[in-house]
Amino acid sequence: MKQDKNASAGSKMSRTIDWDDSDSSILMVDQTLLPAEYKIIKCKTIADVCEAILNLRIRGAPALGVCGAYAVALSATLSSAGTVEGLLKDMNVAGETIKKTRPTAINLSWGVDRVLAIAEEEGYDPKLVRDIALHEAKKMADEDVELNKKIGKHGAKLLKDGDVVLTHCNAGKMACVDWGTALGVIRSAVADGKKISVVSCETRPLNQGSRITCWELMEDKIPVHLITDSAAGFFMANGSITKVIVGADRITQGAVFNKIGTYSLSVLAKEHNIPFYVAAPVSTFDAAGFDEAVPIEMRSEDEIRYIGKAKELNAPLGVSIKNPAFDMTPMENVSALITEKGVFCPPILIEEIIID
Ligand SMILES: CSC[C@@H](O)[C@@H](O)C(=O)COP(=O)(O)O
Repeated sequence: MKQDKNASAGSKMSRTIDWDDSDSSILMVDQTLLPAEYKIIKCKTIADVCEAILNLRIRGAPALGVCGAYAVALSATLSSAGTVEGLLKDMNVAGETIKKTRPTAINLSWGVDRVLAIAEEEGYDPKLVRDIALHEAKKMADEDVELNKKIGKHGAKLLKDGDVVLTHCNAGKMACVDWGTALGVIRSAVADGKKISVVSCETRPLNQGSRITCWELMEDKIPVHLITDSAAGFFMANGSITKVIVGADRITQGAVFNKIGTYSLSVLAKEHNIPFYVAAPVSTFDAAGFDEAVPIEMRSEDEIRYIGKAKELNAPLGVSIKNPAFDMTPMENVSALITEKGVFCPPILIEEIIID
């Protein structure tokens, strides 16, 4: 993985992830370095992409979807196969490798499968397969921005002037190609002229809330207060929070799967009669998924054992640690799902949202 040679110090990409036509590589913001450093890195191989996903340089369900799509296009450009069959085989192998990196966010396999499907359907010669794959991946990146704007527009109607919105993890532009899902709703409400302030949970153990959400909101001059994850109940109980909006990594008929801690927030919101909204594109929906079968990514113990880049000890070395990255919020705790197709209040048949 290399730093983008074209990126001068301080320059920013308009998108979190992009394709570089000059050398057929994937550019992305290295989110592990935020907020201390804004650095653009370049993935030139499938191993580079896997490393970036596994280490959360790129993260967030919609961004992972587009990353999966670009990775399949990258595998097509890297393959030396001279036949359609050989090329598709190489692309499928790369796709399977990419899908295994992060199992919970369904967008990752959705992005891989969508590019593979159109390349298999329409590519009758190797050049065409390569062109179609890249064209589809670029189209998905463009679509992601448009969808987020629509999610924002629908969701903004749920927010009123003066709302204080609690959010968890990062469901902003860094979790997408641009704009964001949960933060996209807030951005759209602010663009409509409403005064909104945000309470961001730190989101242990990797602190996507404090590092990325607070950074994004401060860049946009949207008022934000950072709290520890365990302070959420305190602020809900004293009336400081008027709404909760989070993103999602997978939505089944019965539940929303999102960053660990989301379930606890939904229970607290219910207890305090605070609306609990989930903002996500339809590509995050998994109509066939059974809640018990959804894989919950268990991440390294070291993410909890140590703190920061300096790896300061946070617990006794030998302690046993459990580190699930996601949890399951039952649909009855969700006040509304905000999608590009509109706002849906459970109970709803999610299949109807998908096919509508
Ligand atoms: C719009 S992103 C929604 C979710 O993907 C986000 O809230 C989240 O849980 C991301 O987890 P992460 O582990 O940082 O990829």
